[in-house]
Amino acid sequence: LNGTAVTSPEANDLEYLTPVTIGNVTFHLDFDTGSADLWVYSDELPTDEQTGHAVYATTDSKLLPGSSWEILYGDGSSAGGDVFADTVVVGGLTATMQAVEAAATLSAEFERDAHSDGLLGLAFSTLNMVKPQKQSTFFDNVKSQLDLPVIATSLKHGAPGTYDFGFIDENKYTGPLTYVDVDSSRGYWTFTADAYAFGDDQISTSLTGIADTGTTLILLPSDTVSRYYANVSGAQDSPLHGGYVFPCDSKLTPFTLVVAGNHSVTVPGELINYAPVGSVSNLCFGGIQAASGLVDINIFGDVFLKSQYVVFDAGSQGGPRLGFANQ
Ligand SMILES: CCNC(=O)c1c(-c2ccccc2)csc1NC(=O)CNCCc1c[nH]c2ccccc12
Repeated sequence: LNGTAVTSPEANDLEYLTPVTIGNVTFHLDFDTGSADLWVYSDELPTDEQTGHAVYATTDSKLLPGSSWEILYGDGSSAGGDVFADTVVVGGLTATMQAVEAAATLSAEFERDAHSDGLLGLAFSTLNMVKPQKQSTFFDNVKSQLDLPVIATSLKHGAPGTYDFGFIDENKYTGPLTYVDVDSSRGYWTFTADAYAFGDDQISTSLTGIADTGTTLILLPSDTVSRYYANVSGAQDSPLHGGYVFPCDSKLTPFTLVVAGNHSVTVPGELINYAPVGSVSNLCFGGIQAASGLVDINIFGDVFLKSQYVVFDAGSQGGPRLGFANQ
């Protein structure tokens, strides 16, 4: 049995929300290949933080006794609470004993996020934050039902896309799928590009990062990012806006990763113009930004993934790997 779920972008493609039925309630969750916890807004949150969200009714649910969870994301946001076992359905696929992490506390970033009802982690289960015992992701729980142990993402700019579970849909991409090995030792979908380029400016340094549907932008080392925006006239690193901004009519250079020897994965310049910074100025915020000091990995987030049909292959032919094709 395979499945497909439709995912819809919030304003400015900030995140993509996908309907998930837990028990008999439908939640709109942010599918996140950069984390491994399925957590939802719950009745254990302060009432004002529940407003406007689908809420998990913990009083009617089967508690996992003695279990709790706490996640701190690199951007400083956090969430935590206790854990239940429930039936979770995504795109027609059912996990009967899925660990559902009920949020009892949420940081300000999540409280401000008026549309998401939580996250569904699709990284490796080694990254799960439940204690005393790590729990399996939805993907791990349904993997045995699937024809292939794969998730294939088709995220789009300003339009609905899909998460395919168990199969690769030839109708969703053009040209060949190029595969690159994944190092899952840190729990992420980590891969290494042999080189990269900003337009015709070839940089023959390798670049290691994670394919992360839960992060909006492309986050790279600050010297790399300043080199990219050196090509964009009028670009500046603005503390006021929290990163690089430029005139909205700028022509942005494409960002290319060279993977598997000689295959180019290119993000067109248009997708690197993330969004206007506000209604009055003609400044736009860049889709490539510097990762804050803490992070020691590069993050190929939605801005990168939007240009590709991406196959997250957990091991259909050996080790984990990522497949890229133009869409
Ligand atoms: C900006 C969000 N991304 C990260 O913090 C992150 C980092 C990371 C680490 C240090 C500094 C910056 C980023 C490494 S892997 C990684 N990826 C994830 O953690 C993926 N999950 C993000 C979930 C998430 C965090 N804040 C949100 C706000 C709205 C919707 C979703 C979220």
